Amino acid sequence: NNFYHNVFAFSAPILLCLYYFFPVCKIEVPERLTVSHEALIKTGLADRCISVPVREATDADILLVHSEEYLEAVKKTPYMTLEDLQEFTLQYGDVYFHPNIYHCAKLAAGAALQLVDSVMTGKVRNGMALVRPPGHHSMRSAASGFCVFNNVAIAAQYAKQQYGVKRVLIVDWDVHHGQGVQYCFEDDPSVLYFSWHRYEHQKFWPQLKESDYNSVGKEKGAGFNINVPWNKVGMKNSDYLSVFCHILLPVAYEFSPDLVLVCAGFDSAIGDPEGEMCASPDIFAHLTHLLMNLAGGKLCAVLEGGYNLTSLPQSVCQTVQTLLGDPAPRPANLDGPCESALESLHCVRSAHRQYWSCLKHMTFIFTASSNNSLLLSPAELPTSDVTTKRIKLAEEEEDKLKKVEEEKNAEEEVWPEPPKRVAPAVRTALVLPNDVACPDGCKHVNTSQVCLLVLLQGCSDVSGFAQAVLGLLLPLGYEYDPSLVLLARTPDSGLCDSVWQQLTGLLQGIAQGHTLVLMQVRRRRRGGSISVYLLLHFWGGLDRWQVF
Ligand SMILES: NCCCNCCCCCC(=O)CS
Ligand SMILES: [Zn+2]
Repeated sequence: NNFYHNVFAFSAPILLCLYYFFPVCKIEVPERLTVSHEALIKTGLADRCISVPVREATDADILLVHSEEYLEAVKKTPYMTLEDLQEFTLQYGDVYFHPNIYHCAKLAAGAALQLVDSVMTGKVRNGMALVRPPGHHSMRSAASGFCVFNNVAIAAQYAKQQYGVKRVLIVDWDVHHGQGVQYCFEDDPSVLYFSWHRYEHQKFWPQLKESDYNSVGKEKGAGFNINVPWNKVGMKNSDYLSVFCHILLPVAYEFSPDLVLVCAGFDSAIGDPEGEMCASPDIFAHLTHLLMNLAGGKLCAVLEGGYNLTSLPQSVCQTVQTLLGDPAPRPANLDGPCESALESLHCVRSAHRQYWSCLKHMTFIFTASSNNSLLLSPAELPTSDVTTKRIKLAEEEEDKLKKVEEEKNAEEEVWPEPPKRVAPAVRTALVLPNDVACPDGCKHVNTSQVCLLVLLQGCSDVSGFAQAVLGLLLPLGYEYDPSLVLLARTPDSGLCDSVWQQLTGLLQGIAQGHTLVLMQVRRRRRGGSISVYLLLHFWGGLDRWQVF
């Protein structure tokens, strides 16, 4: 005991001065991964996943995005003295170098590549890589914002190179702008980068003009970079869902990616010290679900930020449980997007309408009174001077409300535990006419789940689908929040099989997945119909179907 006393007494002053000279990051801490992993184990979700071994990214992997000189410089950090390390760190913004971070950064990037391999080879349908350090801020020759190598950007280039992937969608729901990803692909039409981020008219870190909605990409990449700036804190579930329904999903369907990568940062959840947003952890179940219908379900989520050690594990579990196919919980208190979110939404749509046909036709007005619905009323888009005037108004209002905001945030944020999401062992019932052969792998049981919703007619092409389903049916369905969904299809509905398949997939995000499909099927030689088999296949295989 005496020995330890002396050791501590002697070493304390040294440690203190080290901390003084070499700051330690207070929020990007190891506990982020341990609490997330523990939550996955405690909830039983880890047991339902396979764990993929990590590997170090090779030089060749890293050089897909970063320059030789940057890689060579980072390679030297394990051998640097503390002074050299501090010197090295000072040349970058908001990043912390440690003798072991080069190894960790290679593991983080390597983990993302292992996940891409597992998904692209069909070993798994989708997955999530829980990694540190994050990646989306790091640039070709610079570290930034806790990031050393750009894990997701490397994953996108790797998927194109190794698997001939033609189109990659990167969705960055982290609360910070992944400028590193934007710079990497801004002239590349094969990678569509979508990011929303706290911006506050360029007042929030990293305070870049190019994080605003009018950075749409360059040259051949024009239109393939979508920035949604949040000019206020406190964004909620409705704001996130509105942007998905009215911007991301229509464009994503038109882009039709072969692979979806998610910069899955959870600092956009409630309680996070960086984001100061108010979206509840269960919203990530809906965001994940809505993306899972793209690219044949091939989705790789890679952890970026997320610093509240309560909402981070909850958000990770909501995401993983949805990746496993469990129905999303009923979304909490959808009361329509706020004025500031609507403003951003309209600015983004007007900046991109020239690039995407799904945005051309849908015109919306920025309603003077705060819109209290996920739906947007159609009319002319605001011209830029209207937007500027409104931004000024917003700023004046904001300065007035700033104090209120600070008082509110001063109190510790609290939110309810995400609701339990129980999925019955056998998930889907299939009602078949007596003389139709029951597809093999089904079994006759007589329990039932029934549902209610009217299906729109005739949206067979993408823009029709985008308008009718993504811009109307989905937001309406979320807002209406039915406990039952009924999908009816008659042979003359004009819905092609792939649209029908997407429709049934998307609408499972509503009513906790309680869905009944009524199909008047055309006869085929072998009985049954292509649509039925398609549906069976799409809905996670035959083994979960109950046949009446
Ligand atoms: N220099 C004034 C304070 C700046 N804070 C920067 C925080 C960087 C956060 C990066 C991150 O969360 C990755 S997802
Ligand atoms: Zn972040």
